[in-house]
Amino acid sequence: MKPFQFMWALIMYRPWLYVLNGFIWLVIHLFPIVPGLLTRELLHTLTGDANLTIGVWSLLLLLLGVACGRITFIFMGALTDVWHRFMMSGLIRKNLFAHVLAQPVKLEVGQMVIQFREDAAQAEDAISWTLDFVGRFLFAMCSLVLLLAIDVQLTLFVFVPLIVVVAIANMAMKRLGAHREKSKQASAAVVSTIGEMTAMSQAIQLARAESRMLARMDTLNKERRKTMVKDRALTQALEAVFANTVTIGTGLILLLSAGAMQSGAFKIGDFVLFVFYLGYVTEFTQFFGRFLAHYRQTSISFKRMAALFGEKQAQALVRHTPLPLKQLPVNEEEKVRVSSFEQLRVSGLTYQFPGSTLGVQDASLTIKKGSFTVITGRVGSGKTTLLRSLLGQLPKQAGEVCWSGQRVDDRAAFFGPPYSAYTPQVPTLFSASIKENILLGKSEDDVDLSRVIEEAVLTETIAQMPDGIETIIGTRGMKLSGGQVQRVAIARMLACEADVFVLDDVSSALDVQTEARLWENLANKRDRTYLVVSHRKDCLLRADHVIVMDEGSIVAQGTLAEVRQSCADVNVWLGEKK
Ligand SMILES: Nc1ncnc2c1ncn2[C@@H]1O[C@H](COP(=O)(O)OP(=O)(O)OP(=O)(O)O)[C@@H](O)[C@H]1O
Repeated sequence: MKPFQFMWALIMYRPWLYVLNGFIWLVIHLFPIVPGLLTRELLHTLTGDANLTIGVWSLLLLLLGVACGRITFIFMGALTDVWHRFMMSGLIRKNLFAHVLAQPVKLEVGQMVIQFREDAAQAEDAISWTLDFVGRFLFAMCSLVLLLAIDVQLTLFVFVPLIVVVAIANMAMKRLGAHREKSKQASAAVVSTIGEMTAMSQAIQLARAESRMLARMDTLNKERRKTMVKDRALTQALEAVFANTVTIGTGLILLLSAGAMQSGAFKIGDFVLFVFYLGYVTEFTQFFGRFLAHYRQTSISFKRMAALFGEKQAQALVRHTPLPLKQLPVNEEEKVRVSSFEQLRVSGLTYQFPGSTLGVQDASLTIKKGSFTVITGRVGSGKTTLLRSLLGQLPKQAGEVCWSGQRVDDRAAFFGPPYSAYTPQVPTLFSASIKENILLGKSEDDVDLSRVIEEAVLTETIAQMPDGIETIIGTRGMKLSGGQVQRVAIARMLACEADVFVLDDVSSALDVQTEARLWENLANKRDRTYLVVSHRKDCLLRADHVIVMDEGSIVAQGTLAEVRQSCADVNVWLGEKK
């Protein structure tokens, strides 16, 4: 897609707002024509050359009225412009974010922040500037017609700077775009590295790699400085050229008009009108140069954002999706239940990672209400992929998922509370307190905190912490051990009301006693349904349905007694000889 196609799609998102905003700004930009003509008439009245006979005071009052009118329009224009701009960048940011959530993209955090913030703002500016461009262009044309009527020779001098500015801008624009891109990439590299260094500070300390990391930051910063200086220097040089071309043009016109006034062919009122309009017309030449340069930068921004979606899906960046600004769509907890949970059935589920034969093939299984199902298998056998594909975190190439007999079409939207709650293999915690991480925005009154803490075997751990449950756990839980992170994540999952609890290898960092207590606590709640990935003995012993995976396929399933007949590995995990 070309940049103007993206812009057109954005404009068509709220076409009436664009038209309203356009009308208001057109009036604002055309308004100065009136005070120019009134001032001319005022001076003509004072020198006795007046065309109108309404008098000085009436003209002054009219000038005041026009000024008040323009202020009112500018106020309305500011409101519609802010609203319209926010709609445009809001839609882009929302679509970007939805895409990232639906299909995790490999993008550095720094780059992501820049795309969400700067590229979307660039697109918003580009659309708003089209209105300024039209308004300023029409003003320039109207005033040029009026100026030509006064003095053709003088007026032509207005065009000279315009042509020079456009020519210079066109030549410099290509280089400016390349430098802007490089400086943005260098900034993203610095932001990403700061983020990673903060998140991995312990690892850096343990590897005694502080000085090497600082040296790396130094190199990145130097690169950033170099690219930034080039970018800024070129931008400033371009702006200096614009400003000076205009100033020289203005000087020439003033010199010429002074000569014409001396010869008596030019009245003082005409001179004032000429100078008054000239400021606006020359401002348009500057704006035109900036507008072209900005359009080039906007093309880069659109290209970069569209690359996230891939060439064929680029349209999704500007897809007209709802932007619920006043009310959040539907709260997870307020979802209307499809039906009461009886069973979760998966048939023929297949997903292969792009460009690889790895993944899950033709997986079929049934999770019955109140069951404790364990998916087990060797490392890399496809357990996590099966769970993620089932929950809609990965797409599927074949198969279907049915919830109590009803097919689930949008798995990503469906799976979550109140249907399922999930603890991933590598849980992510926020840089907040333990309590905030468990509640995740829920009210304390709605969650039985002491129960979930006890079930997740966290009671003693929290009691030993300096501020108990209010202890801040550092960037992404940095101050917690691996086992503590896993249990806080389990507590967070248990704080949700859900039909099925899904746990992916959550006990890998737990000691034997803690793990035994955890599975006992969970299995004791027999009214709940669990789908668990594990090859730990304590977990397998509690399973009433075991699914064994190997090389992406389910190779056996049944009770523990049944699968251990056909799978020697299960006996090994149970601590018995093959
Ligand atoms: N993003 C990916 N791209 C390509 N291959 C992948 C990707 N993620 C996982 N795989 C491969 O797919 C296979 C299944 O991975 P998966 O994580 O599902 O295994 P697992 O049984 O959960 O392993 P573990 O017990 O170590 O968690 C592995 O061979 C893995 O290397």
